[in-house]
Amino acid sequence: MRTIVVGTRRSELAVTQTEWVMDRLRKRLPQDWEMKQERIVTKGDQILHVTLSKVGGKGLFVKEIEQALMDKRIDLAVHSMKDMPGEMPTGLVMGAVTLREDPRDCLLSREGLRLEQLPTGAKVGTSSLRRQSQILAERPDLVVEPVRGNLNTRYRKLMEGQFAAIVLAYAGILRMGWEEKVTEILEAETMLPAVGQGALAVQCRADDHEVLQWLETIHDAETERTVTAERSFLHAFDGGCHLPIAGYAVTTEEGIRLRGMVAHPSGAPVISGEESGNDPVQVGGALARRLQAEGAETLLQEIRKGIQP
Ligand SMILES: NCc1[nH]cc(CCC(=O)O)c1CC(=O)O
Repeated sequence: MRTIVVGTRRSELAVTQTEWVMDRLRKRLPQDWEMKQERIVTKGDQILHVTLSKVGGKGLFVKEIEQALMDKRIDLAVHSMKDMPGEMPTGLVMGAVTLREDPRDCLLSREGLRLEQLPTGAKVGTSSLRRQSQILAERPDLVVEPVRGNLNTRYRKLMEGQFAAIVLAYAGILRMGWEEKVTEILEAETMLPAVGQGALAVQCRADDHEVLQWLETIHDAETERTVTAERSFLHAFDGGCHLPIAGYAVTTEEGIRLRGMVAHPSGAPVISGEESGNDPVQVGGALARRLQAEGAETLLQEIRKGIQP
């Protein structure tokens, strides 16, 4: 007999993602085991009024859940891959990476206008420098303003009229069942996705062999390979997670093809490129070095100075 405690943040998206994983795991639940959910309020969830990049980035959401795993208050945690820091505390591992959901971003606009149709000066809400720089690269005449809070909060702010449009991950929209709220799906050519976007990481203790074996049943090796290439690219840049960096890899007959981008938040310059190969870590590292040689590191240093609190 074993009770598996699955920790989750309490936002609707976090709970939905956790339940999606639990449903899949339940099909392979060992005899005599049961699962229950434990909702955890993280610091990141409580800080709603400051831009995330100013309060220490995405690590905030993950840290307290990791502590609960290490303290054995919970046995499993489901995270958006995109929110996972590059390094994991000793004693914890990613036991599974789930099949990637649609990695693209999408636009929700109040008047049902597409990005190209928004009037000059229209306010677009996003706190992501990656989204900001790509919106402004496409439409330098728009105004980007930060919007914090979970998906429900952001959608409410859009409908209240604080913004003409907001940009969100389509994966989150699909998981919430919000497809009909979407005005436009933004193709990767105009809005290169965030590293890991659309994939989920299931975290557990490294020595919990029973759980590790069970998690293998929901692991998707191809998603892991492409996401590893993206993460190797991102983590070659110091403190990459809240910088305007994008990376998206797909599998082709020749192996992994990774596209990456580093851009100024104003929309220019944009430094981007592609790299292919079989070893995901090498592909990510090689693309990072190439963009660094083209000036990406200098650009990021300027941006880091600008976003220090
Ligand atoms: N930064 C918060 C966050 N983390 C993961 C998702 C969406 C789901 C995913 O990318 O897998 C979102 C919301 C968003 O960016 O719109």
